[in-house]
Amino acid sequence: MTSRIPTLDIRRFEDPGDRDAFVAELGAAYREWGFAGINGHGIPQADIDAAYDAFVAFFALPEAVKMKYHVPGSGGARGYTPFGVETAKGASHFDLKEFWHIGREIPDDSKYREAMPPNLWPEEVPGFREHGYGLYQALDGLGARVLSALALHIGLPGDWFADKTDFGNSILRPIHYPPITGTDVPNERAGAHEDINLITLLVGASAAGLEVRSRSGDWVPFTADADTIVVNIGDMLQRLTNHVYPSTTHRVVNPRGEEAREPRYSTPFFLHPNPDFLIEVLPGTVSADNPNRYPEPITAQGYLEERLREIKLK
Ligand SMILES: O=C(O)CCC(=O)C(=O)O
Ligand SMILES: [Fe+2]
Repeated sequence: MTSRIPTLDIRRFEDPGDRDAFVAELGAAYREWGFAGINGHGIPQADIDAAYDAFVAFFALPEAVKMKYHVPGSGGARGYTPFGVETAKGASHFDLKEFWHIGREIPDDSKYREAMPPNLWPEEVPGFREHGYGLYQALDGLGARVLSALALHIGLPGDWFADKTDFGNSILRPIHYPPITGTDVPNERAGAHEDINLITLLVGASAAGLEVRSRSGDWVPFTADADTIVVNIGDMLQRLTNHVYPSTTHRVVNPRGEEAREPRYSTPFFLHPNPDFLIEVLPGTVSADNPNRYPEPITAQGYLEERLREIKLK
């Protein structure tokens, strides 16, 4: 297998002559790394930049203003979560970040309303809602294409995920890692962790720092090109596929020297299934070599709540 995390052009998936080869290469990349870069995705750079401008403007607001959008006791599901809260599972120091959560817009009478509360929007930042939700929808669409390829690779119909993610409890999370001013801080920008959801699409990590743990246990830096979206497998898809698709451990390390005084911005989109989707190991992923690791199914919502408590968001 390759010693580098592959980047693939997703336009190949829509090319009838190249589709099978694309699915095979993408599937192999995910089996090995749980990560891949995706380019040729068609999301205009201007739209990504407009969203980032709004996110940067929000994080630059005074803390007292940002705290108007913090909802204590809500698990940070919507709005602002300040610096010093989220702590990677099993870590003794909190992560060095603040972030905002945008969720799916659904009608108030939806059966999913309890699991998916209305969004908050910062009135101080014009364009935050328009560009932020535009990016949410664009990444939701791109994620559906990646899931379709991942389904085909393991023998499912290409549309298998469509009716299981159409009301997915997905979250767009603009993150700000402020400059690190002290020396010898024991905290990391983001401690080693796995993502909870099906897949994560990470757009425009503006500076180096993301590292991915290889099968042999090495930390491999993965800083994608500007036109590339990093897409990784989360724990829900790992569980559903009985670890055929691994949810790979990753972290964001603190830069050394003067670079630590620079802030870092990044925006993951955590693509979740519908809250009532039952995560039950796919029979096609169970074999004599790989017996069912999760005989007990669990709903996506039940699983999410369990995991949010572990990272101190609930
Ligand atoms: O900031 C990044 O590049 C990655 C963030 C991340 O892994 C996460 O928020 O789950
Ligand atoms: Fe992550």
